Amino acid sequence: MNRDWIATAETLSSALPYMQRYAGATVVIKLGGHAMGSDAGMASFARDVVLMRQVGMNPVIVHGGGPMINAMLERLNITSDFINGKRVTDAATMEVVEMVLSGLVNKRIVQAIGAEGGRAVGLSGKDAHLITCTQTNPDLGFVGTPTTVDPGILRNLFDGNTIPVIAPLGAGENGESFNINGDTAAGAIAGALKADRLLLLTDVPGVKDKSGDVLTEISAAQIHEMTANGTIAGGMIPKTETALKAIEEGVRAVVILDGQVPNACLLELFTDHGAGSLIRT
Ligand SMILES: Nc1ncnc2c1ncn2[C@@H]1O[C@H](COP(=O)(O)OP(=O)(O)O)[C@@H](O)[C@H]1O
Ligand SMILES: CC(=O)N[C@@H](CCC(=O)OP(=O)(O)O)C(=O)O
Repeated sequence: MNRDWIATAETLSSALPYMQRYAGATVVIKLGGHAMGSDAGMASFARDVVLMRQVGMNPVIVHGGGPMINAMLERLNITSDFINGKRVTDAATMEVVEMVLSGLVNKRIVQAIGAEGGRAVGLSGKDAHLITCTQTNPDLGFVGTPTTVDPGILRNLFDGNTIPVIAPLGAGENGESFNINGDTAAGAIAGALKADRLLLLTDVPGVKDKSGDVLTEISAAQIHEMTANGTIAGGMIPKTETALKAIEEGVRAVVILDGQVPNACLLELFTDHGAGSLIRT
């Protein structure tokens, strides 16, 4: 018997307990702009998500796209600043953010899932009252903090065997559009769904300590301490803030992991090797 065939059969068989554990589970996956590299990487991500759906899970994708927004702003000669990992968003910037996130980035993911044989629908937090926001802080302009999340549309999509792909935008009470940090939007959606898992896919293997070692599990107290002393900085701040809030809202566990690793989601869910940094109650 060919050794490769035996290894393949063993691999499939070893996934059975995990498939049973996660049958019917809701898993919210935040795909960060930095984790959305090559077309091959995107295809591998899409394949994992289609497999999750195929084995009876309810995957929900919430994406970022910061680097793609930066590239478009540069082409348009619009400068952009960040405060604690959040983009200062004036009216002109907001137009570009919406165009890039709901247009280019969202449809690239929808198409990749379609190409792997899955059914995906792209939407933003502005659709079907999914995310309502208030302004986070006047210094940030049109940056929103989710106040209400209505996940009804997501449940309809699950029932229709469809994978939601969500751009992190929200509607204001007065019809304004808000730019939401992708991690914040993913956390709010995971909280409203009481998701079994929230996976935050980024470009580093997890949360690193002062000496650069990845912490496989990290407590709320450690997060507070590492943020206060600057070890957690920049784009990692919204991720760890999101993780803590999501846990408070009833998400069972949050993992911050490297989305550039092939099959990152499958490795995390279907093996013992669980990757990245785990945050749980
Ligand atoms: N303690 C830390 N551990 C790991 N990464 C950190 C830490 N503090 C800051 N970072 C930075 O956070 C970045 C991830 O955030 P971000 O660039 O916003 O990613 P994404 O686009 O995937 O959401 C990492 O590339 C790293 O530069
Ligand atoms: C308010 C805010 O900062 N919004 C983000 C939305 C995109 C995002 O979060 O992208 P990543 O996940 O790739 O970083 C932005 O404008 O860049």
